[in-house]
Amino acid sequence: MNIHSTSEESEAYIALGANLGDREGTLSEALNRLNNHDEISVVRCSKVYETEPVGYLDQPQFLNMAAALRTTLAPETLLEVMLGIETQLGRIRDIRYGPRTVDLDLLWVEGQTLDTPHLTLPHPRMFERAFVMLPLSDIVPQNEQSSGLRKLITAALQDIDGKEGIRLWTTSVWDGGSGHSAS
Ligand SMILES: Nc1ncnc2c1ncn2[C@@H]1O[C@H](COP(=O)(O)OP(=O)(O)OP(=O)(O)O)[C@@H](O)[C@H]1O
Ligand SMILES: Nc1nc2c(c(=O)[nH]1)N=C(CO)CN2
Repeated sequence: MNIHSTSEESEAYIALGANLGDREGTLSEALNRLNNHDEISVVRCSKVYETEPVGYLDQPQFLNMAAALRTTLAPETLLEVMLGIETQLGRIRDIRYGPRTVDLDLLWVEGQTLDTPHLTLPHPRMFERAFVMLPLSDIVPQNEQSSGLRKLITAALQDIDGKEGIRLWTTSVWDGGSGHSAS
């Protein structure tokens, strides 16, 4: 059996951010590259928000969004694919929490908790970040009860700081990989 994939498909949620260069174009290209992978389908995308930088303040505003994937890849392999796409799209790692052409974080994988040197699931800082929770709330079904994720998002959004630094930018940056603009 291939250790990098499983026969079972699972749902995974990711966060995307960009604050350098053509932010919309880079987010869209990241989604194309994920969806073009044989073992990944992008099944839902959130709206796109422009957000004030958090953590390291002296940097441009971000565009942030979230996406739901279906994948047969193991979580560690999915993260490797995501980190590869960050590199292909020109991400340079220098300042922690600093500016980046694109950032892809693996937030949540159905039925998985992990704490290894390379991957922690759920993502350890997701519930304290309004720029993650608001987009994620767009795509986690309201009736999702099996994992408790919807309840965790609702609770986080009640307590979280920084919601005022978030504005709707556009409803969609991705055309589903068809190469045509969504109508
Ligand atoms: N759930 C996860 N999603 C993404 N990266 C993770 C996760 N858990 C651990 N990591 C590790 O974190 C490392 C650093 O990631 P990255 O440079 O994107 O951090 P950051 O975006 O600056 O900060 P943050 O992780 O707080 O968003 C990655 O190389 C990866 O191995
Ligand atoms: N608004 C916003 N701020 C950030 C972001 C981000 O995606 N959006 N990412 C960071 C590093 O993970 C640090 N700060």
